[in-house]
Order: sequence, then structure tokens, then C-alpha cells
Amino acid sequence: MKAFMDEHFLLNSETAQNLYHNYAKNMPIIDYHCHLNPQMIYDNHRFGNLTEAWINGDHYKWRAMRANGIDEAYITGGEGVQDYDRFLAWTKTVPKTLGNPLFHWSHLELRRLFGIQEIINEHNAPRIWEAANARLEEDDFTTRGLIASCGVKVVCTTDDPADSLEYHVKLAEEGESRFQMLPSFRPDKALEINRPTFTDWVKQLSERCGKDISSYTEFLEALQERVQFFHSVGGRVSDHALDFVPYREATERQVADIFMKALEGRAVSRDEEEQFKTATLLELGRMYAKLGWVMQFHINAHRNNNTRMFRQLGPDTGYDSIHDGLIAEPLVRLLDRLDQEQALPRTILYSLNPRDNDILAALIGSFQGDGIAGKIQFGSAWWFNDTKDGMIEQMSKLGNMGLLSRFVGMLTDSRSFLSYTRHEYFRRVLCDLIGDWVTKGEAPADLPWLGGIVEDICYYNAEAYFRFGQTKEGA
Ligand SMILES: O=C(O)[C@@H](O)[C@H](O)[C@H](O)C(=O)CO
Repeated sequence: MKAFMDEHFLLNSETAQNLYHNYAKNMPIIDYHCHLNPQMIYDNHRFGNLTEAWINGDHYKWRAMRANGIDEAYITGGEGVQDYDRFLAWTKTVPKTLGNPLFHWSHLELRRLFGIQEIINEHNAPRIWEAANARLEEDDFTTRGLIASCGVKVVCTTDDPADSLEYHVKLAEEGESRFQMLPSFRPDKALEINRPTFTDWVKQLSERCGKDISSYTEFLEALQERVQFFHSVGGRVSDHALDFVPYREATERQVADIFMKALEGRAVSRDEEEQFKTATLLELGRMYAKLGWVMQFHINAHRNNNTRMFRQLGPDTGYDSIHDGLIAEPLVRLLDRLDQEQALPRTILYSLNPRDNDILAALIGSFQGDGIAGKIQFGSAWWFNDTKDGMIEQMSKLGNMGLLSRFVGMLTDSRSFLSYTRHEYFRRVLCDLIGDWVTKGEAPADLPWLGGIVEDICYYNAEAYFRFGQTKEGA
């Protein structure tokens, strides 16, 4: 019986162990999609205690604690509840997460970042609390220290077009030699024309650009201006949460009228919303292609399902799940429209519904080309699929229908600064998958060749694909 989480954790063959320890382990990290707070990075924030560092903001943990019957006050905080009490509630939950990646992630985080080997449970909680808080006081244990110590070379935050990007600009001006913090252009609020926040957001965009926005043309001009600004501070990635994939054609006049209808606060029909989203996504895709950016679509999330708790806690608090919208037809129509204009950017497609994995693994093959290896990517197993089983399925299907060797690999997609061990987890799963093929005689035991593929998936493919740091006009 293997010891729990030893050096060969998840590596069930000699080839897997060789691939991980000699090729994957020390590769740098490009975290091209996450939700880390840019100000906390710029400020080089130091965490006050383990609860702030490990539980705050992490809705994965919150979700598990709720399922474990923990009272909300001990999850997201409440009157008179101490930070230690919330930490203790988490240590009571971890033993119940067996089978959930949280069990592995949590132990990896304590071992790799804090040097704590304890099994997490309420019995060991006092020792863990004391040892971890002592570690948090050490000089290197700040947000920038964590990012640097985990080998991260690029971290892409997720940013609204109307954001000033002041912390990205300041960090670039003051210089952080160990890694780049770059913005990702996340224009969800520009597309969500039916949300009550739309008109206020257009006002924010207008104020940020210092220009009036009283037509769809001016709206697009403002978005173009922000894309250009993101590019000027190193941004090379966009990201879209498409909870459903829109495709409904409309004339320019129709789209302009829909925009004005929304701007005047009048209700927009579902069909009109889809026409507006289609037109605006196509316009943004053209902008991204001109600048050589990467466009990401995060598809089929079912967000904020619990109305009562949304009112209490807001979004991204663990009350989301998986949607089941049909994606093949609208997604092909969207990508094909841009491809016909030779304006399809490098694109990464993720769906939260694993039912879509085969569709995405096959679909990306319809739009590869232009001499760009892996131009269209089937994205890393996302959110509820970010598990050992989910990663194996995503990489197996990509390998079955596309080129696993051209995969740009893992991202953390996290709000926690302690999540970079997710890359280790992914790399171990990757090496074990390939090692298994060798063990079964399904791949030659050519370690330099296989090791090269592993290094590419861990780092070099992403470096070549995103081209951060290159001033680029055109795809
Ligand atoms: O980018 C998204 O919309 C999702 O990843 C979402 O932010 C979610 O809360 C998350 O972080 C999943 O890891």
C-alpha cells in the first residue's frame, strides 16, 4: 500500500514518476486565467491568519462546508464568530471531503506552502493553526512571495473593461522582476444587456473613456479603446462567461436599436438579447484577432442558483452549478462567422457541462489552421470538472480527437493565493496518464520524447500560444 501523498503521489508507474520528477515538476507556471485580486498582488499583502489566507474568498471550501452542515456564520463569517472558529469548521469538514479534490488540494497546500505534514482534522487543528500562522509571519509569505515561490512567471487576473488597471500599471512601472501581472479583458457586463446593471455599467465605461456613449457605434468605440488600453499594459487575453452560447443574426440597424432600447431602460426580449450578444461578440472577436489576442469562452455555467443566498452574499459564493444549454450549433456559427472573415483569434473553449467534452474536442478541429499550432484549444477541465477524473477525461478526449501535445495546459481559475499546487496536481495526473500508456505498451518508452511533450503542456505551449510581452499588431 502506498503511503498517503508521498513523492510519487498519483504516479502509478516508473515512467510516470520519471516524467513528473525529471520533466514536469520544475517547469515554470503561466497562470493565464485566475481571479486573484490585483491590488493584493501590488500591495504585496501579508495575510493576518490562516483563515484569511485559506478560507476567505474560496467558494469551493464554502460549498463543502455547507454540505457538511456547517452554519453559514462559520463559513463566510458572522456576528461574534472568530477566525479560528471558521478554521476549525474547515478542519471538521476536510475529513468529509474524501473523494473531492479539496481533500488533496488542502493537504498539498499545507505541505508545499507551509511545510505542515499533518492530516487535516479538528484534532490537529490547534497545531496546524499555530504552525501555519507562524509561517505566515515569515518574510517571503506575502502575495508576491507566494506567486514567485510557486514558479509563476505570468499571472493573468480577470478584469472589467472599465477598470483602471491602476495596480497593473503601477506594478509594471515599479517593476516586479519575478513575474508579470497582466490583465484579462472580461467584458461580461458589456454583453449582459438584460441585467439591471447594464445601463449603470455603460455609464462607468463612458466615464472611464471620458466620452459620451449614446449609440451602439460609440459603445463599440469605447470597448475598442479599452481593448487597446489593456493591450498597452500587456493584456493579451480576453475571457467571456457564456452561460448560454448566443447566435442570432441581425442587421446593424436592429442591433443599434436594441442597444438604444436597453440604454433607455426598456425591456429587451430574449431574441433581441441574443442578437445583441452575437453582434457584440463578433465585434470583440475581430478586435482580439487584430491584436493577436487569445479569446476564451467559459460556457454553460449555471450561476447564482440560490436567490436567497445571492441576496445575502452576492455572486461567486458557491451557489453555482452546471447548465445544459446546447452549444454545438451556435458555437460553430459564431466561430465560422469570424473564420470566414479571417478574424478568428486564438480561442480556448471550456464547457462546465462534461456532456460537451466530445463536442468541444471534435469542434476545435473544424477551425485549426493559419500555421498556428493548437490555434483552437479545448480548455483545461474547469471548476466542477477540475478533478482527477475530469482532467483525465478532458485530456483523453483531446488526445482522442485532437492533439494533446499542443494543449496549453492548466490554469488555477482561483481566488486563493494558495492554489498554485493545483498545477502540481494537474502535472501529476498528466504524467500518470502518459505513464499508463507506456506501461500498457500503448506508447514507446522514449522518455526524452515524452518528457518534451510533458514540458510543452506544462509551460512551453502556453508561452508560445499567449506570446505575453510581445507587442503584436495582428494575429
Ligand atoms: O471564470 C469564471 O466565471 C468561473 O471560473 C468562476 O469565476 C468561478 O467562480 C470560479 O472561479 C471557478 O473556479
